[in-house]
Amino acid sequence: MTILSETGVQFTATPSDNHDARPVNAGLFTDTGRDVAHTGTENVVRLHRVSRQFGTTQALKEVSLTVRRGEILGIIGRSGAGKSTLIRCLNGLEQPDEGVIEIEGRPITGLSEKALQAVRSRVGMVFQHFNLLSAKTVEQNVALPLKIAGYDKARRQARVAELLALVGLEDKAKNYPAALSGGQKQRVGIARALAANPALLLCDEATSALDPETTRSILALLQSLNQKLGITILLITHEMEVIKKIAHRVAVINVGEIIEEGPVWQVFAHPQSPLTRTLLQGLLPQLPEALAERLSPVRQGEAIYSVQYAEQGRQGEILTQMATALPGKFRLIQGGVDHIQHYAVVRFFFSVPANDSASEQVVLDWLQQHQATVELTGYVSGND
Ligand SMILES: Nc1ncnc2c1ncn2[C@@H]1O[C@H](COP(=O)(O)OP(=O)(O)OP(=O)(O)O)[C@@H](O)[C@H]1O
Repeated sequence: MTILSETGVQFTATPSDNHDARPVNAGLFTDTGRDVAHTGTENVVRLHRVSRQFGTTQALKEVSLTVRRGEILGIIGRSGAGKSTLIRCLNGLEQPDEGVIEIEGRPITGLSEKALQAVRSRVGMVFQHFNLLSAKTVEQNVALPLKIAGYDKARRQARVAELLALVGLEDKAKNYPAALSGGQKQRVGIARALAANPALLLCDEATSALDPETTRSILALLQSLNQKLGITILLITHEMEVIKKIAHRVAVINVGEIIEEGPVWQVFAHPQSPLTRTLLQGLLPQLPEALAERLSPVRQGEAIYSVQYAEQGRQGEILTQMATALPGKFRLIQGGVDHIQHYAVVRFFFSVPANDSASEQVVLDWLQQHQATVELTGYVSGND
């Protein structure tokens, strides 16, 4: 719903299912803002208009995506969005009906099983439930891909020792998976995925079975592997928190389609789609529930606005500046600053008396000059 305010400025109201919502300054920023280990422009993965249908269900619909060498791309979507189908297409377990998939520039569709095997060896998989062989020790699990790749025993042993040191499990080499914690099992899973020096680490809900603290340590490990080894990571998740912590870019998938894509800070600061806004809900300041329930589109009492703002390399001082520049002209309701990549991402709600259009205009002009995304959320009657 678009509302033309009495001040003559056009704002977009923000009911969560508003498909027309477009922030004022979306798309101003184009850099990723988080250091990418190897900033090459070469694509490790390229999907071009990939579609896959099961009966009447379109699991993937013309999905086009690239993952550049050295970056961490997060793909987020709800259950049933098509994430698993995408992974199965990427590791050759599923053939798309249409479209092209390339790993390191080589198309992987229509390959023989042997040729596919060679491509698969370039992709290391990290699974939600670790998928370790329970009858084999940690070192035997990690050595498995090396055996398949034809490493002799001495090279296998040296590489396994190197990998276990990399994931901090040197002392667990002789243990069986049953004797490990969830986080340790996932470290083994990561070491195994890295064993044959893949070009891509494909992480399928890699932290979804872990508690928050272990999740943080596994994400920190993935981030350090990306920075130290330059390994490219494609991360599939349903949690924005995971994306926020380590991804450089994010793509949002919904009912088989990529509906939004961009650097993580930008998607946090200027989410375009209602689904992205919903996925972000737990991570961004929201209007207090009691106030949100009383919102009306009818101009009355207090006008409530939401503001989104991002600035590179700053601490998010906009609120202090606004309070100094416009004393007494607005009332702050709720807000917060997040530091994502190299950006301060600020979101806050303020109100102005609806019968004071002049003051309202002054505040809106100031925000527009500062390139903030401002949306009229609605009105609440003044007697509450
Ligand atoms: N083999 C299949 N046969 C029929 N339908 C399928 C098949 N595989 C997937 N689907 C359907 O395709 C859609 C996408 O499924 P997919 O498993 O890729 O989603 P997802 O995002 O991985 O979900 P989740 O997070 O719950 O695992 C769903 O509607 C699903 O029911």
